[in-house]
Amino acid sequence: MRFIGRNNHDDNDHSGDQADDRDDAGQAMGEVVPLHRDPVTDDQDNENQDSQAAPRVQDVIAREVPAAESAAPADYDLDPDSDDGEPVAAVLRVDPVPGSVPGLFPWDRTDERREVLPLWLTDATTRKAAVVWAGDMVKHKAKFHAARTPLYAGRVAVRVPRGGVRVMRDYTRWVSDAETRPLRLEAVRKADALEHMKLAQKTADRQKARLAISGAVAVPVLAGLAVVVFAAPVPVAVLLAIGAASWLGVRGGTEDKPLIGRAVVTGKVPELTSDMVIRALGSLNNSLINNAVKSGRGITFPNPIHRDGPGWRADIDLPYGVTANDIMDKRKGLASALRRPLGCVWPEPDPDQHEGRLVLWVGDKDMAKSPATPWPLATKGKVSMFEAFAFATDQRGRMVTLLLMFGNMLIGAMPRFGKTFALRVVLLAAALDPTVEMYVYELKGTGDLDSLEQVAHRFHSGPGDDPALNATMAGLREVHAELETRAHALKRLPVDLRKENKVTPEIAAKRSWGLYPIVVAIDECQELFSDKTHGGEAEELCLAIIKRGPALGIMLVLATQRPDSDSLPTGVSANAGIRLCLRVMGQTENDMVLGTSSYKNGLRATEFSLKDKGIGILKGHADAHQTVRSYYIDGPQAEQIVKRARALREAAGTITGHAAGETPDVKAGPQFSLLDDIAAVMAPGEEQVHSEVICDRLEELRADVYKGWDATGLANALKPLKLKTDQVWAAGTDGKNANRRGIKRADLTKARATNTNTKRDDSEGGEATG
Ligand SMILES: Nc1ncnc2c1ncn2[C@@H]1O[C@H](COP(=O)(O)OP(=O)(O)OP(=O)(O)O)[C@@H](O)[C@H]1O
Repeated sequence: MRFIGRNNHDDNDHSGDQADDRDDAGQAMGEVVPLHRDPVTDDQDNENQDSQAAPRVQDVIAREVPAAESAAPADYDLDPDSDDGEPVAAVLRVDPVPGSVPGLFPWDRTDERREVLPLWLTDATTRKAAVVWAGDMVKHKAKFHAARTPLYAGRVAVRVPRGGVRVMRDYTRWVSDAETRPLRLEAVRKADALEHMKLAQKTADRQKARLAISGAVAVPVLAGLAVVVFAAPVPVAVLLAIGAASWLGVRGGTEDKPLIGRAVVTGKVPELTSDMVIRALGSLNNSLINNAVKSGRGITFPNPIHRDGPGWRADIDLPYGVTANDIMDKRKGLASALRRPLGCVWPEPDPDQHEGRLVLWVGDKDMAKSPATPWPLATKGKVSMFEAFAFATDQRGRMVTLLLMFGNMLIGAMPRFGKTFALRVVLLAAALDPTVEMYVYELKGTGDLDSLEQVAHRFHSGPGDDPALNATMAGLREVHAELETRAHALKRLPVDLRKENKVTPEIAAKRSWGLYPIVVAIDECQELFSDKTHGGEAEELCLAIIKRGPALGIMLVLATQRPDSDSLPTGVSANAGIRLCLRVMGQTENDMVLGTSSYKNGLRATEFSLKDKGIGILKGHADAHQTVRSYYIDGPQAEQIVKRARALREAAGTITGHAAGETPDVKAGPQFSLLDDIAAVMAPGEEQVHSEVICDRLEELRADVYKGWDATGLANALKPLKLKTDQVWAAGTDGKNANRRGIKRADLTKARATNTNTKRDDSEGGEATG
C-alpha cells in the first residue's frame, strides 16, 4: 500500500497494533493519513501496511484535502499532532480494505475456468476431424503398402539367401560356443594353462549339450517339414513357405534399408513457447514492450500455451498501456519474428477481457492452404432467416455463423478474390428458408448466380447494361414501395403481436400479412451506383431500404469490386451492419468496406496475399470482428442445393415471380416526373418563375438528370407534356425582377392534371385491351 503523505511526528508510531488501528479506521474506505512524513519510519510503516495489503490492488490514488474543506470531518481526520493545531493537507486512502468490498472475494471474481474436457472430446467438429483423420490414415497406409507388395516380395526374394546364411552362421556359432572364444584366446595369450583347460572343458561340455539339443529338436522339425511338404494342404504349405521366406528375408535385411517403407513422413508441428512469444513481441519496436522484456516483468501468460484446433493459442497480458490492437498493427513483423508464414499468425483481442489481453493463435498451416471445410447445409438442412446460418470458417476451422435478419450486408474486394462466392453462400442460405422472397441481380453477366434463378422472385444477370440496370431498378422500386406497404401492414397488427414494432418469426409466418423476409442482393453494385441515369435514384432507394428495411424484414446485400465513394455511396456503405472485406489494395477501400478508422485499428484486408481467395475480415456479425474464409461452394454444388431449396419452396407454396415463370414489368429510365419535380422546386406562393431559375433548382434536385439544362432544353422537354414556357415577370438568377421566359404555376397545375388523367386513361385502356 503506497501513501503520498504522512504524519511527521509518528516516529515510533509504527507498531503492528497502531497499523491495525489505522486499517480499522479505514474500514469505511476513507482513512486519513496526514502529510509530511519521516522517510525512515515511513519505510517501516509501509512494510506493516504492505504485508497486510499485499494481495490487493497496489495503486493508491491520493487526494489532498484543502484546509477549508478539512473542516468537514466526515471523511477526513485532521492531523492531531500538527504544530499549530491548524489542519494540514491530508490524504484520503482510496484502496479498499480487504474484505470491505464484496467484489474482491475470490468467489466474486470472474475467473476464467479452463474446460474440464479437451476440445476434441466436447467439440463435434474437432472430434469429427480426428475420426476422419484416423480413417484416412488407415486407408492411406493400406493403399501405400498394397501398391508396394511386388516390391516387398522382390526384396524378400533377394534377401532370403543372405538370411539363410545368417541363420546358419548364428546356429554354428551357438553350437560351437563361439562367444567364449575370446576368453580362451586370452588365456592362451597370458599362457594361463589352468584357466585355458577350465574354459576348454566347459566349451566341450556346452558343445556336447547343444549338439544333443539340436538332435532332439531336429527330429520333430524334420518330421513337421516332411508333413508340410508331403501331406499339408497346399495353401497351408504355401503360407508356411511365405512365412519362412519372409522371416529369412527380414533376417537378410540391413538396418538402413528396411524391408517396408514408411507410408507417412510425420511433419513436425512447430512449437510455440512463451520465450518465442516474448522474443517476437520484443522485436516489434514498442518501447513499453521493450522495457517489459528488459526488466523481465510486464508480459504475463494468464493461461498455459495450448493446442487449439490445428495450431497453438497463447493468451497474453501485454504490458500496461499496450493494447491488442498495437500488436495486430504489426502482424507482419510478428510473423517474421516467429519465423512463420503470415497466413499462420493471427493476433486478436479477447472481447471478454481488457484491452491489453492478446490472444495469439499460430496455425500449423497457412489459412489459405488448409483444406476447405464443406458447407454444413450442402446436403441437408433448412434455414430460418431469423436464426444464424453457417457462413464461413475461422482460422481455426471453426464455424462462423451469420444472422442476416434485421441487418444488411456489404461485401467488398478486388476482382477475383471471392466476393461472389461469399455472396452465394448468403443467398443459398436464404434460398433454404422457403419463406424468404429473393431479389437477385448479378451485374457482371457471367452467370455466377444463375443457379438461384429457380428460387428467385426477381432475377437478372447481365453485364451492367440497360436491360440489367432497368431490371435492377424495377426491383429496387418494387422493394422500396414495399417499405410503405409493410409499415402500414405492421401498424395495422394488434399491439400484442408487434411488441417491438418489427417483423417477428410469428408475423413472417402468416404469408397473407405480407411481412415475410425479403432479401435483395446486387452483385457488382458499382455498375448501378456509378451509372449516370440510374445512380442517383439507386442511391436514394438503397438508402431508404438499408435504413428502414431491416425492421420490416427486408435485407439488402451488396457486393462490389470497387469500394470507392463514386461507386458505393457513403450513405449506403455507412449503414451496412455486416461487412466482409476480402483482399483490397488500399486503406481507402479497406475503410470504405469495414468502416472508418478500421485500417488504423488494425483491421487490414490489404495484408491478404494473392493466394488468400475467399479469406476476409468479417465485421458486425458478432461483438468482435473475425478473419474468416467463406464456405467454398462451386457451381454444380450450388445447383444441387438450389434444387433442394426449390423443393422446399414448392412444398411451402412460395414459388413466385421469376421462379414461377413471370416476367416483371420493367420500365426503362428513371421513374420520376419532370412536372412533379418542377412543382417540388417552386416555393409556396411563387406564382411564376424564370426558366433559368427552374433549371438551376432542378440541377440541385437531381444533378445526374438535370445538369446542364437551359431554358431552351426545358421548353423542349415540356412541350410533349403540354406545358408551354412564356414571358413572365419574376426575379432572375441575379435576384433582380425582369421579364423573361418562364413557367406560371397555373399552367403547371393544369399540365400535371392533364398528364395524370392521360396516364390513368392509358393504363385503364391497357388493362381493357390486355
Ligand atoms: N471460400 C473460398 N475458398 C477457396 N477459394 C475461393 C473461395 N471463394 C472464392 N474462391 C476462389 O476465388 C475465385 C474468385 O472468386 P469469385 O468469383 O467469387 O471472385 P469475385 O471477387 O466475385 O470476382 P469478380 O470481381 O471478377 O466477380 C473463385 O473462382 C474460387 O476459385
